[in-house]
Amino acid sequence: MVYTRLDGWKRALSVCGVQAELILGTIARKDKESGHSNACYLEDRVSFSEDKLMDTDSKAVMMAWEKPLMEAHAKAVCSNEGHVLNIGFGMGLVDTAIQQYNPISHTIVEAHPEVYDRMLRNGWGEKENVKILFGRWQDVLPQLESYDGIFFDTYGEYYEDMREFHQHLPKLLKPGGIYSFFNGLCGDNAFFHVVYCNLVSLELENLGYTTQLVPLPVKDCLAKDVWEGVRQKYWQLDTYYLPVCQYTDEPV
Ligand SMILES: C[S@@+](CC[C@H](N)C(=O)[O-])C[C@H]1O[C@@H](n2cnc3c(N)ncnc32)[C@H](O)[C@@H]1O
Repeated sequence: MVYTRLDGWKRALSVCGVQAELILGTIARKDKESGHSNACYLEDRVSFSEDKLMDTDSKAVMMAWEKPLMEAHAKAVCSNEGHVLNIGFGMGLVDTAIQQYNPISHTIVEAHPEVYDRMLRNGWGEKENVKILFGRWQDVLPQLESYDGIFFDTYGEYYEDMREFHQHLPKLLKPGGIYSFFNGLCGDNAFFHVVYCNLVSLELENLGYTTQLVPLPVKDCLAKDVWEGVRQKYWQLDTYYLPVCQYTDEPV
């Protein structure tokens, strides 16, 4: 087998990624000993405006500039039609886009009481094909079924939590189903973002899933004043890599 310089880089990145993950994982596990990752966020107030949803720390839970990304995620997870699951309602951008595809069933899991109240006030509880499960995904797992498309986008959780969610994919995702997640991992640092993209792909590969990272330019989504009043610019890169994950029978 001939190894190219790119292979070398990929291997080096994977090693860095695993090391970083081990450190971050240890920190996350330590934090978790005193309760779940985002307990404070879920107990605090949130505030809604037209272009963002904020926590009490002035950090953005969700922002309207992500709308084109959410539309692309919806398109990916609805490509098989059928039954769709979304974890994390936020501003409802991805769910609004999912509804355009008229899925047979559309299950939404949301854990924040104010976000949940707002969903109900906006009529999400009355949509025929929508089922809302109020609670943390970790707590409503026994009520979940299996789906043709799944999207995962929570707030205030760690990589460790998403990784835990991935362990449930074999039960939650139907054969041939599509899984995607908000790929904001280290979205403020180009190097570590690549590390995380590689790491998550490798971990999904270990579970039998292929991950295609579809590049989407996002520079034009980010107007100059978009971060005004927001404490943390959680995304600072020009390209978003939209993950499209599928189970494969082939050895990967
Ligand atoms: C980034 S927002 C989701 C944005 C959404 N994709 C959209 O298109 O507007 C994250 C959402 O996940 C919810 N959330 C956080 N932790 C959760 C958990 N463990 N289970 C379910 N929902 C959670 C938050 O309350 C928040 O509404």
